[in-house]
Amino acid sequence: MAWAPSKELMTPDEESVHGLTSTEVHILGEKAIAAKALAYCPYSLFRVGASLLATDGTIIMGANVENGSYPVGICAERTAMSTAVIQGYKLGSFKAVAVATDVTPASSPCGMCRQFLREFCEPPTPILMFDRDGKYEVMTMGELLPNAFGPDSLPSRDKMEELNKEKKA
Ligand SMILES: O=c1ccn([C@H]2C[C@H](O)[C@@H](CO)O2)c(=O)[nH]1
Ligand SMILES: [Zn+2]
Repeated sequence: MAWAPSKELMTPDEESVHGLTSTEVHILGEKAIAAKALAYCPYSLFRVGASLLATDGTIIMGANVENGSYPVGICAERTAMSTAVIQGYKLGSFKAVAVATDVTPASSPCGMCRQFLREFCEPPTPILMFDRDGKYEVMTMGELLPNAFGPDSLPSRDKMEELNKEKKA
């Protein structure tokens, strides 16, 4: 079915969802849905599109890419985020993430993607999940991955050396 804006998408520009304007939500949805068409998923036939909104206004897209050796395939969220990272975007660069699938209710990012996204998205970052009709649900990164092992969870190398020395002593 063609994508149509849901009621939430038609709110005036000033209104916001998790700090996003309705225009940003609209663009994130359009791009995640468009990215579904780029999926390579001959095995599952489960198309997933992802879009990332960077703080500079750029949108980065991704789609799932499967493999004949099934576990080798990669999810849409990780192709999008990897593409963004090699363009120079980093932790703090992302205003929001969106994913789109052909199912209802909306599908949410798998566990591996939650961890992967958390490396570059702070806990308040909204993650929009679009269903087959273009309606969306939104949860934050922190809600999807509470008490995460994030990039700040690793002590510095110096600190680790010190801790290891103490332990051996
Ligand atoms: O968060 C998810 C979950 C699944 N998939 C892909 C992986 C595989 O190609 C297909 C079926 O699991 O959907 C994603 O892209 N993102
Ligand atoms: Zn995934």
